[in-house]
Amino acid sequence: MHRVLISDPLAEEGLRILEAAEGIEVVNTPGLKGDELKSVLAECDGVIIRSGTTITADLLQRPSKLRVIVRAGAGVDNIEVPAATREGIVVMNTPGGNTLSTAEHTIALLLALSRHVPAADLSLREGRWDRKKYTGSQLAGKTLGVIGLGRVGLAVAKRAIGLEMNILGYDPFLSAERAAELGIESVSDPEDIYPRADIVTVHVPLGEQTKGMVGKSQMAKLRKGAAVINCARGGIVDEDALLEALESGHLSGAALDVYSSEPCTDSPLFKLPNVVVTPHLGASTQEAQLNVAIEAANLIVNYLQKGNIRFAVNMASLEPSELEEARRHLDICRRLGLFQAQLAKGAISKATITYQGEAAKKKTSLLTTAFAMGLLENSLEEEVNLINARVLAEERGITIVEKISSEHSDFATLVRVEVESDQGTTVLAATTRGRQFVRLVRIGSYRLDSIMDGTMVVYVHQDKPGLIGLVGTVLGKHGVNIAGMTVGREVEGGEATGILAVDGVPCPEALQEIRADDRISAVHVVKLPACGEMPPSFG
Ligand SMILES: NC(=O)C1=CN([C@@H]2O[C@H](COP(=O)(O)OP(=O)(O)OC[C@H]3O[C@@H](n4cnc5c(N)ncnc54)[C@H](O)[C@@H]3O)[C@@H](O)[C@H]2O)C=CC1
Ligand SMILES: O=C(O)C(=O)COP(=O)(O)O
Repeated sequence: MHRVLISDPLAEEGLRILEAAEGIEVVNTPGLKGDELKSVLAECDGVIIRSGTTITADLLQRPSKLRVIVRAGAGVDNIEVPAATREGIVVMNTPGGNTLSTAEHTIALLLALSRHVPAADLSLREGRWDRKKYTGSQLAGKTLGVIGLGRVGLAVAKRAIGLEMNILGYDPFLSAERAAELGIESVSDPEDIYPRADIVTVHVPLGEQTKGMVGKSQMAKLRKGAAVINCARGGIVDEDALLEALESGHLSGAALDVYSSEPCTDSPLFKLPNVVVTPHLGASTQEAQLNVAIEAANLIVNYLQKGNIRFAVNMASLEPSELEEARRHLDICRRLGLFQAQLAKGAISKATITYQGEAAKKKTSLLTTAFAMGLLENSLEEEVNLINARVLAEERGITIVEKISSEHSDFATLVRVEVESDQGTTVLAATTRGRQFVRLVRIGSYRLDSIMDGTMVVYVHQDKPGLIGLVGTVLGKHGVNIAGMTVGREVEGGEATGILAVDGVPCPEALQEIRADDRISAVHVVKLPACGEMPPSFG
């Protein structure tokens, strides 16, 4: 049974999906905080949050069963994503589901601000007929500066174009050509927006680079009488600088939906009549909540039931069809990692992984992570998976280098790994034939062909008659059945390497007996999962 905590209010439709899902138990207790949240979280496999829950590194500390965090919404700034990654916890969000509602809310604030709607409303309710005082400004013909032209930013721009505004935009990931097609004049430096805009609205995620990006110096560059809107995240617009610019009269107004600390019910900004505020309502529509709840529920169910990952923010995203395509190669790379971990001697410092042929056309960064996963998974206490394997390797001082080779090889697909340790270098290469079988085609300088499956005895011996028989006889004597055999050599009469697929794990005495023959220079037992056996995250 997988337990899923709902730690913020989630639409009924999402809860129903979770309750109907096989093997899922729902813990619907929004509002937990501190130690209580920590202890409940530790007993849950997954959690669905909105902006009301902050997931800190402390909450993720092991021991905990937590494997997946789903943000029913867009922003993940309330999650310490690097800490989740370190613990192998996948973080997913539901981008898109609340885009239109958030864009509409931005437009609502834009109109409310330009026509003083909240203040005029209050004044009339208080018995005043103040028509002159609330004279506003028309939006048509004005310039709206949009910082961040992703989903919400573009939806805002499109609606503002409908209001006959001129749009000046900045986003490092939107080309000037595409912007022009959409009727947006784009600038290559956000600083160019401020002197030209009547109103600036931000739609970027909160992060190191965007925190305070509309600060004192940007406000100073704004024209006198300009206004600022923040419907993205508190802290992107510096609240102290905003207060100063409003109090000095440099800015004519501001509209805020989000605050640097939430919930926020007391702020000097709330005392200013030219500031329009809402309590983080951007995504609070029935439609947006329905979308994000259904999506979040499906994401968590599919992950816990089938290992499917979509919209992950801490892993290369992979559609189910792409995952299906990549599975065989993920399997090759993980098996190479597992094999290397058992073969390499000494402390590993570097691994170079080279992709050739079909492998080079896959999502190689993910394949490299699968290799790192194999390399570490049997030697660490903690769970090693496709989320945290690279971070864990880095923490252990293992540099992983990825290369693509365009050289022609004898194989349609080939993955080669070279592992360097303080005691030498080990090279392996593998390919795949058919849907299930991963084949090792190289150890060091030896070419061979061995299925990477189950328990294998790998040995290096002088290329002389009788030695293969000797190993077989010793294993037979100790009750170990040989299921398959392959031998590779460089030159006749030199050294050769043999791999025996065996039905049981040879006892230490058997290995001792083989090692005792001085014509055999090395013997290793390598244990791999059975053919086709893959971790859930491989889909
Ligand atoms: N008030 C509310 O209830 C809601 C607020 N949001 C906030 O809005 C943000 C944006 O949401 P989406 O548009 O869905 O995300 P998105 O990922 O589609 O768009 C973000 C855009 O910001 C751009 N960007 C990143 N750094 C930038 C920088 N330094 N300068 C300029 N552009 C930069 C990115 O290239 C991207 O195009 C979310 O991260 C969230 O914090 C989202 C939904 C509801
Ligand atoms: O999706 C987002 O980023 C939001 O800010 C929406 O927040 P909420 O889920 O309404 O608490």
